[in-house]
Amino acid sequence: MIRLALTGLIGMGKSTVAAMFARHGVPVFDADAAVHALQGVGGSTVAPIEARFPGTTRDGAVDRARLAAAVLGKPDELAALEAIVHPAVLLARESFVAAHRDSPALLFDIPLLFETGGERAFDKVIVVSSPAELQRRRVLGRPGMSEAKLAAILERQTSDADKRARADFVVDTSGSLAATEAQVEQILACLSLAQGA
Ligand SMILES: CC(C)(COP(=O)(O)OP(=O)(O)OC[C@H]1O[C@@H](n2cnc3c(N)ncnc32)[C@H](O)[C@@H]1O)[C@@H](O)C(=O)NCCC(=O)NCCS
Ligand SMILES: Nc1ncnc2c1ncn2[C@@H]1O[C@H](COP(=O)(O)OP(=O)(O)OP(=O)(O)O)[C@@H](O)[C@H]1O
Repeated sequence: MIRLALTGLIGMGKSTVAAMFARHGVPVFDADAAVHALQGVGGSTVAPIEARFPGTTRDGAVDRARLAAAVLGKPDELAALEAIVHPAVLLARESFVAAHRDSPALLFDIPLLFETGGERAFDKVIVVSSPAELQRRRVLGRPGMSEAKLAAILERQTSDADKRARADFVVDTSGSLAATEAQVEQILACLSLAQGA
């Protein structure tokens, strides 16, 4: 089984590229989605988050806008949150691998791959990249996003240049979706996963 990691700064197009791999039959683990599930009703991180950040949960789930206000731009607080969340994500990832034991390839969409030293667990790293101005336009168009929030998130993410330098493959998302898809197909062909992955 080939383990592929997919990373890139916020808004570079990770989710879009991951969906393209999924359409080609590669099961995808989405770390952000796992974080959200673990912070939802019944999620294992809700109680420890309420204990460490009182008032950031309601009706049994994390209120992420409140939690974001409590941690973003505050490195020590964000580190405390990550210490609760990351081990739980790792457990979810292990369950995902166990459930897809027979798949020739798996893709893991992990925004903080390099920041957490996680790349060692993967055979190949794919970095999604586009010019900063395009990234800003895509991200600032989202509901609930602001210049300040974007800056606080980027503070915790290593630069695009650093990520690209450490990649096995770079997917440039500055063109059309078809152009992005062609790059995904090229990677699959290169890894001999073009059919029946
Ligand atoms: C800070 C929180 C409350 C903000 O929630 P919100 O719904 O507003 O944003 P969302 O989760 O959709 O993330 C928005 C963007 O920020 C990135 N991001 C999230 N957490 C972090 C972090 N600790 N450091 C850098 N970037 C982060 C995400 O990858 C995404 O690109 C939430 O993201 C969280 O609990 N983060 C801690 C867990 C974590 O480290 N996640 C990173 C992926 S494993
Ligand atoms: N050629 C392209 N390739 C990828 N995405 C594109 C392209 N052209 C436009 N887009 C758009 O750019 C946006 C990229 O957002 P996406 O959610 O995929 O990024 P992300 O890196 O997963 O973000 P986050 O870090 O917040 O999870 C999407 O709205 C997508 O439709």
